Amino acid sequence: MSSQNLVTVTPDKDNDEIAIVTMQRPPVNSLNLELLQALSKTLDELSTSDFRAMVLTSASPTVFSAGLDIMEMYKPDLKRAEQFWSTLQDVWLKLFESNLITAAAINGHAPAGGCLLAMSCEYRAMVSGKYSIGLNETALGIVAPRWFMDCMLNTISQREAEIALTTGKLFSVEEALKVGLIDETAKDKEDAINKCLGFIEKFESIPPLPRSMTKQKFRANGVQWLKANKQADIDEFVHFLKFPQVQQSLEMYIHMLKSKQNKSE
Ligand SMILES: CC/C=C\C/C=C\C/C=C\C/C=C/C(=O)SCCNC(=O)CCNC(=O)[C@H](O)C(C)(C)COP(=O)(O)OP(=O)(O)OC[C@H]1O[C@@H](n2cnc3c(N)ncnc32)[C@H](O)[C@@H]1OP(=O)(O)O
Repeated sequence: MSSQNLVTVTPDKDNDEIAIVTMQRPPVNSLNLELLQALSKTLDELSTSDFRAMVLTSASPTVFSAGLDIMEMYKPDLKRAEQFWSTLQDVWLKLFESNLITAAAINGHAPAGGCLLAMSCEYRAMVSGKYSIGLNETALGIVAPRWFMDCMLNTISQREAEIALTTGKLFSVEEALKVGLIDETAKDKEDAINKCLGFIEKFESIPPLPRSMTKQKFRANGVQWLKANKQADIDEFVHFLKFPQVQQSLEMYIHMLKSKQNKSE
């Protein structure tokens, strides 16, 4: 699949100022370089379009996004790893600071980088079911970067965030609702999108510029840190990937994912 098809943008059927942005990298929308590049390009295009709002969702029936593609971190080509991390930073900055009203219709699992994308939006409706969402990096033997943490702190309390991150917690849908990691539950993807549209409607009579400037001021802290430390953050990521213990943890995690599959056959 060409990178162009990894993300689709379609106007909402009832309101052509709202973009439905769909990630479609089977099987689980894991965020590899190409999907991140497609998201980055999409966010650029949306920022100069007539769309005033977007709903981020996924084409998978059970997974919003499985987070970063682990294969980008396991025994990586270091030049590509730099580009990968830099593109992830860009996607986060563009989504978190977007002038558009942003909402996530979370139609399935959203671990780690998947949770980051959802948290970067202003509103989250998640489909009920046996899905999970959270920053589970420590469970993989890796550390969520500071700006992942800042993003979570923009969403839930510091105490909940610290416990969740140190324990690598993946929240059930009910738990996520209780701590405020999601705003609403939904019965299916269509319902989740409708709930996001309901949130977007609240801004019908609010002028866009003061709205987006207010949002950006609320979000300035985490953003300023990353903008000031972009290269250092890339260097730290690449350095981290060189640790044998990190590679070993990733290898074990990949084996675990594969054996999980064998067990259910
Ligand atoms: C400056 C910073 C300095 C230092 C920090 C350094 C490092 C920190 C870096 C980054 C932070 C990391 C962020 C992340 O996002 S890491 C990824 C975390 N993701 C996960 O833990 C999710 C793993 N996946 C799952 O749990 C399940 O797949 C899921 C519940 C999403 C769906 O389950 P389902 O049963 O529907 O599918 P599976 O059979 O499990 O998977 C199908 C297929 O896809 C492969 N797969 C799954 N997830 C990933 C992934 N994240 N990356 C790559 N591949 C993935 C899985 O192995 C199966 O493959 P195959 O066997 O070939 O079919």
